[in-house]
Amino acid sequence: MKIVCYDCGKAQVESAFDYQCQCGGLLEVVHDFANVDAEELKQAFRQRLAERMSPYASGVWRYKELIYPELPEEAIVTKYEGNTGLYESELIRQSLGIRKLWLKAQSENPSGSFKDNGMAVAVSHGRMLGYNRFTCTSTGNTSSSLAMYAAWAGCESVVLVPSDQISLNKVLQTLAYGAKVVQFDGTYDDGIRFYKQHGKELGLYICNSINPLRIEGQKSIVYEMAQNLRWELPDWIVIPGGALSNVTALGKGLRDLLELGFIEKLPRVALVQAEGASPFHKLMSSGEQELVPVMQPSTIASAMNIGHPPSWRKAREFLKSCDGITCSVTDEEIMEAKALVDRSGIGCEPASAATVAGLRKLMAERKIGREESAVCILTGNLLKDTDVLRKYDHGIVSSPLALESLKSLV
Ligand SMILES: Cc1ncc(COP(=O)(O)O)c(C=O)c1O
Ligand SMILES: N[C@@H](CCOP(=O)(O)O)C(=O)O
Repeated sequence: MKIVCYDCGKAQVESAFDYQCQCGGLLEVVHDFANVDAEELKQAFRQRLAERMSPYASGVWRYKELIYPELPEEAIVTKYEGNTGLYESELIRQSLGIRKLWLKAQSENPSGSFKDNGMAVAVSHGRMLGYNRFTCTSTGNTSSSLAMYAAWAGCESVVLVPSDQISLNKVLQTLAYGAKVVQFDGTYDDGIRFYKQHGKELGLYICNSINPLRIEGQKSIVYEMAQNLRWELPDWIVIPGGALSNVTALGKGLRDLLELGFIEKLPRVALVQAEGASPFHKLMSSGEQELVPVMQPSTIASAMNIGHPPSWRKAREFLKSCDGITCSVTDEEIMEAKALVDRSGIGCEPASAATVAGLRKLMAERKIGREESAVCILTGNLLKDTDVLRKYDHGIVSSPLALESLKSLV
């Protein structure tokens, strides 16, 4: 495994691990797969599906050779993350009118979001480098995932969270795992800017997606999806976009699969942002060269309250290579889609529902055809944001516990 600058290509010294190159560019892990026997690996991945108590039972570490081959087995930090459901909901499929649809429920991860795939790897890497104090800035899911893994590894965590527009459930979850939570006036973007400048001085290992090992771990989501589908991916993968870590990791994982011959072509990717926090969609639809940050991002999908996504260059390059598209959806469209996903029995938090809302919109615009197939990635659990659930008109009925009263109700 080598770590190189995504912008200037300069190789980094691993022992002097940092989160950006001297030139200011983001870093990227590069593997040499030249000596990998793809067929042998495929067989190993199949056999590991049956494992129970070994680290390879994890839906991340099952693919260790493609993620972090050098890590000694005893240094693996895992909560058997991944192994999440890939569901076919007839209710949602029919409502959208698409031929074939799956929903990949990363919401079923141990801390309830897709972050666990990357965090298991970042925390393992930090431990290897000798760190026992971990940090991030977060809209709540990264922090709760980090707090969980740090606690599990017997380490400490300190996290920065904006004081506004984030879900209380996520902050409480983070606290419950024992993290020190520091609230600040500002956005996730301010937190990232701060850590890029001062992170090293604090002596903490940073677990945001500016850390290239996070991206390596998150690649496993698409490996697992492809393996579940016997290495035949659908026409489209639909994904929500905030900091753009997920689409970056998806792109890296798909390119690995293509290079190794596990898949024959890249599926197309549709990235969906919330209208109030959509600088990347604006960039892609304007054809401009530079992203214009949104200073006050605002959406009900609080996980995506991000105005200056760190990984936008990586995301743009990948979307261009797979003929990808972007769109934005309103908060109303997100909530409507969320109600559908919740009623299907899968459930998700608002940011995840943006995928279903986006797919509906892209089909209406005929950018995705009814005869095509798609996977929507559901990134976070329904219980991650109970404040938004209060907005539903639940129609709870009060009744005396009496037979006649209940007969008239049921
Ligand atoms: C539940 C959820 N969905 C989607 C996103 C957006 O993903 P990304 O930041 O990787 O673009 C986030 C946070 O980033 C999230 O927590
Ligand atoms: N939704 C995220 C924000 C992006 O964080 P990062 O992990 O990609 O840096 C969160 O949960 O904090």
